[in-house]
Amino acid sequence: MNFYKQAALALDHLDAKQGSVKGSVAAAGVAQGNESKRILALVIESLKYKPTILDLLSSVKLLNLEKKVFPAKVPSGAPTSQNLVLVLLQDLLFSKEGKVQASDKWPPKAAILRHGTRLKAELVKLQIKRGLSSKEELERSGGDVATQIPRYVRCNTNILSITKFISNMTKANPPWTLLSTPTYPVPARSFFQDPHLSPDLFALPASTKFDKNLDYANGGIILQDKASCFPAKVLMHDWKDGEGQVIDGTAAPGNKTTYISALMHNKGEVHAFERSHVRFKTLEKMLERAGCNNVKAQRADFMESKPKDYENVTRILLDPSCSGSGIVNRLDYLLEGAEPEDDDVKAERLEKLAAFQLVMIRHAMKFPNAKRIVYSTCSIHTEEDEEVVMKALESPEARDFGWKIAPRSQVLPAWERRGRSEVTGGDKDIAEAVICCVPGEDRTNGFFVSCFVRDVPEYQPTEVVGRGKKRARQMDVQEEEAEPKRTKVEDNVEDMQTRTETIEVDTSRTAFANETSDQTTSKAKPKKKKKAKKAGLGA
Ligand SMILES: C[S@@+](CC[C@H](N)C(=O)[O-])C[C@H]1O[C@@H](n2cnc3c(N)ncnc32)[C@H](O)[C@@H]1O
Repeated sequence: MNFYKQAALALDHLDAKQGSVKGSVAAAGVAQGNESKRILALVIESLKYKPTILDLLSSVKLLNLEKKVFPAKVPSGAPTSQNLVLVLLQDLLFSKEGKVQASDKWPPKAAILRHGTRLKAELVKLQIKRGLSSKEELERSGGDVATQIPRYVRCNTNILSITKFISNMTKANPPWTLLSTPTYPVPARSFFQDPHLSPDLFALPASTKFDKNLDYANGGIILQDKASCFPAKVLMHDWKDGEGQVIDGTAAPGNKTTYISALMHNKGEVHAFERSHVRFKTLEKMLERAGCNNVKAQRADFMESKPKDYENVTRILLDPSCSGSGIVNRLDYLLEGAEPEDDDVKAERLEKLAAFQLVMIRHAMKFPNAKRIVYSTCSIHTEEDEEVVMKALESPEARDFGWKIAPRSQVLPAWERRGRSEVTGGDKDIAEAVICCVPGEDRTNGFFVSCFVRDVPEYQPTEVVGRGKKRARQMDVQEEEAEPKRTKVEDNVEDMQTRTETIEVDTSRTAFANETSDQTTSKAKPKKKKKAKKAGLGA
């Protein structure tokens, strides 16, 4: 199928369902690789000029004039005529080449060209009417919320020291200025250490591009939203090398796993689980790129892991699939005007997600030597946030194994926005103990972080075998008694977002349903460290 038809199908998908721009390209069945990047670019450009093109179509009634080529009813599997016209006109009127890149014999191209002169004349009229000096100014402008969020850059200390990163920036040509105090919006060519996640997280102007940055290419820096750094930071609170091992139960694409790895100084062992086949590959790539020597990745379902096989694990991160309602996609403004999701559908979806999130936490609570579990979402819905935490605290696992909520003092106490006490049944301590982020307002995406803790005797590798086994046996009994029947929810839920910004075109909505269940294990093969060269950010 040609590339215009695929782009038009992605637009049809966006019109039919709410979803992300990138996700719709994947959902339209577009193969990965350069072709998908080209189609994504066309979809984005078409959305930018959609209002203008629709205005043009109200003057030049192309769909009526060329009914045979652009019928109102199209055969199944074909894109709608309106969206096909949209992508064709985008290329004809706004692309650098100024032409439709298809054979002249292709009927849709021929039909468009029959009206080319008139369309161009109407476009000039529209531009003059709006008092604009170029047709490019007809593009929709960016969303306010997204522009309030700085471009966050995490220095990946597995590869690049913080001192070296700063020096690469300040010696770049033209140089960047390191500010000593946070300033918003971040001034051009300036950067500073984030006040909550210093020393390794930096804030840069929102529009900063990284395609030509060598530290980025070498894995020395990772583009990661500030809020998405919180879970690893909270998990590794007071970590001492040699304490034990760590599990990341829901790891791909690997932003948090790579941060955990760095916070462990690339020592010890992190077990990273990822169930999706496609996303597991992304995870492997990211671990390799980030030079993680201490991560053992498994293509496996965390729910099928046996707690007694992980006696050395003391900390677990769970950042499971969620609605992604907190994500402020830099492309979201392009979807303004889309039909909102039906309330009942939304409630049902949230209920299913929350049920899945809860069983994941309850499973994590069974690990014999675990003493710290971080649960996070990039959702702003209480159903997936505080409500899940309350249910987890009331669960038999929490009661039997002594899990409670970690106090604020251990959960980034300096972060001001805490939980919603109306959801915690008025329990202010629980509300204070968790973190919320409001998209844009907090200069982050929307996010939620909670942490469960319990006292377990200090883990001793030599002694623990007996004690751990005993505890594991007790837990097996609990598992049979307490675990709710696992629904198929997780298998059907799409991962509603991808929080990696390191892969510019990603498969953010991987459907789990079609995956096979074979499991693979791989120890990340760290690539040889390349010398970081001067940062020449292209912003
Ligand atoms: C929100 S994403 C995780 C993002 C990741 N923590 C990061 O920061 O890059 C959730 C991931 O969990 C995976 N997942 C969901 N259920 C799982 C399960 N039961 N076992 C393993 N992985 C699972 C999904 O495929 C998805 O890749």
